[in-house]
Amino acid sequence: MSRLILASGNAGKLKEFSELLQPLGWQVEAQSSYQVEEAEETGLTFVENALIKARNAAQATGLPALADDSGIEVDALQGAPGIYSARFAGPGSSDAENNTKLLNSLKGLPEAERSARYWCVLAFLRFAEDPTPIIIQASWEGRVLTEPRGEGGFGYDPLFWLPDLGKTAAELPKQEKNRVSHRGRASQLLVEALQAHAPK
Ligand SMILES: O=P(O)(O)OP(=O)(O)OP(=O)(O)OC[C@H]1O[C@@H](n2cnc3c(O)ncnc32)[C@H](O)[C@@H]1O
Ligand SMILES: [Mg+2]
Repeated sequence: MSRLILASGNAGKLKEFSELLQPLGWQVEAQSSYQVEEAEETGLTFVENALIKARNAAQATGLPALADDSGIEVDALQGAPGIYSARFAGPGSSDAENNTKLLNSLKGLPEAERSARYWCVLAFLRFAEDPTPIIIQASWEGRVLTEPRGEGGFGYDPLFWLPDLGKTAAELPKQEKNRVSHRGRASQLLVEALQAHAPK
């Protein structure tokens, strides 16, 4: 069975990927199982950071690696926190601290001006020096709510309102989030790309 290293230390992502990558029929393992040290995310784009993380894991393990660099882009904040979503409230900040900072940054802003989207960029490398990585980018439109709702998901999900569904991402059953989310869509496209590239 093909092995794939998931170059992420985010428990929420790892849980989602364990379902999303099932169609591959590969053995998917977190980089922590191989004592891979987390890479520094020094890029200025999601793509660069995803490549840095995937390359770091492929280098350390000698195995194919997949990284996800993702975040929330808020129009009223000119796209912030964007690639800095995980460290919005400072290095090592918790989801709760980041959510509080986001709410404070948008205090008093009317609903019409609270548009936002999640981005997910996936980078798949067959080996560390792979010159033709598979790169996928997908987004998910929503609004930033004025107070948290729901217990599911992770990160900004309790504030991420889906007008068409009448729920936050944290109120969606996990299968439904996986079907429609930025990560869900990106993973579907990745599976298709890997199946198309598979040796016949
Ligand atoms: O880099 P890795 O180790 O994968 O873990 P991370 O949490 O640092 O991940 P990122 O650098 O990609 O930062 C993404 C942040 O964007 C947020 N985010 C991404 N996808 C999300 C989702 O589906 N739901 C809620 N928040 C999400 C969340 O706060 C993440 O910490
Ligand atoms: Mg990170």
